[in-house]
Amino acid sequence: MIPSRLFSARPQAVLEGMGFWMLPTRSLPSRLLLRASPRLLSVSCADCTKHQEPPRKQPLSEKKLKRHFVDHRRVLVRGGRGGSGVSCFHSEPRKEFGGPDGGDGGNGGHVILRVDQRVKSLSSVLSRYQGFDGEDGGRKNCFGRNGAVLYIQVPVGTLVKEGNEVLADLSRPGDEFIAAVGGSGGKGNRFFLANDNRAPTTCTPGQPGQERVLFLELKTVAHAGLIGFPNAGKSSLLRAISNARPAVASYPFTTLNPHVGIVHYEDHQQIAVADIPGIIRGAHQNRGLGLAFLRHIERCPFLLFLVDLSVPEPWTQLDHLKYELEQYNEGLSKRPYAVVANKIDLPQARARLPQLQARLGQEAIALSAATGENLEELLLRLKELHDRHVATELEHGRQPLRW
Ligand SMILES: Nc1nc2c(ncn2[C@@H]2O[C@H](COP(=O)(O)OP(=O)(O)OP(=O)(O)O)[C@@H](O)[C@H]2O)c(=O)[nH]1
Ligand SMILES: [Mg+2]
Repeated sequence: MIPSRLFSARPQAVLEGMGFWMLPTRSLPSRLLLRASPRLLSVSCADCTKHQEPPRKQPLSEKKLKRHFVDHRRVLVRGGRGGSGVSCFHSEPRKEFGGPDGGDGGNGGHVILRVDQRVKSLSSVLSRYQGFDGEDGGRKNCFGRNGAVLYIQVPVGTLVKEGNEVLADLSRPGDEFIAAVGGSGGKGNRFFLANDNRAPTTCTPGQPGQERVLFLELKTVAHAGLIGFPNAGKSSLLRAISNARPAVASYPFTTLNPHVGIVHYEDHQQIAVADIPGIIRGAHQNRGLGLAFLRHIERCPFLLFLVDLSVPEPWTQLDHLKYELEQYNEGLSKRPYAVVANKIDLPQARARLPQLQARLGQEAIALSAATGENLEELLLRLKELHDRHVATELEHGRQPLRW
């Protein structure tokens, strides 16, 4: 809006007097007018500047969007209210006392959590949900319509808690959990018709829906978890072996959210690998990003420890990583694992390899995520670990994780 003070005499003359050229407003197409207005008003007058259009918000880049990853949420869910029953009597010409014909109210709609594979974080989950109410009953024994079910889409691996109690573990696509039950509909007076009461006037109101506060926690589901120090090359490796595109940069803690990449094999086997933020020494005392994000590898049946060969004494990394894992969850580091030594393309790194193998006392898969050298060995080992996991699960009568 142009301040009315400017328009007090002849608006066009005032603006022209200030050195602006202006078309008659009516002759301007609205498109032009919109585009021209901020420039016309961008005069040095302080009054005018505050009326400038606010700058448009830039769309977020993919990298920034990924930072909006949310892995826990507190949600208030309330089922829909049941519709009320109605009290009324049938009436038509020559049939004055037609009996009670008030219909029942419809039931309130449930609120249901449903796993959707396209949803990747809990960021789209709102803080409260109210289910749809049932319709009230009507005359002529008309029952009210039930409230529709309200679905909340959540990612695979969502844990539903109420207080400290775990209510559901939605770990498979299509899993559903009734978060709040809708209230039942009230009864119309027709329901109360009995031999000793031929003209009941009683009807009941609909019940309110269930209400509860749930805590949703996301635990990424994948076969293998990539564990390593910051800058070890975890994201680079995931990019090299899968179609995932996590950000890669030479500064620590480039990765702030877990990423899952799928490794495709020729026999159509798919193995999911999760890249999580880097762990540093003392992470269990909340150094670095702490250890809370390790919940994302809790469900990984096997691990890939990534050692950075470009730093001195790389063999100490494995002990530190295992120690931090144990601090978070006892027994986590004892899962089947493979050790991967990265950055073999660097000469000083290659020179450290024999010493690393000797110190670890076990085979380490030496490769370069940057050049793709020796990735096949890792892929074969990954498949081996996966096949062993499938066999163990089947042995115990459990269904192995399928992607
Ligand atoms: N020379 C060489 N550099 C590598 C290799 N792999 C990764 N890098 C470099 O190492 C740096 C860190 O790589 P990232 O993949 O971001 O490491 P990260 O482990 O995911 O790091 P965070 O996300 O911070 O934990 C980048 O500058 C990469 O280019 C490799 O095989 N050879
Ligand atoms: Mg990373």
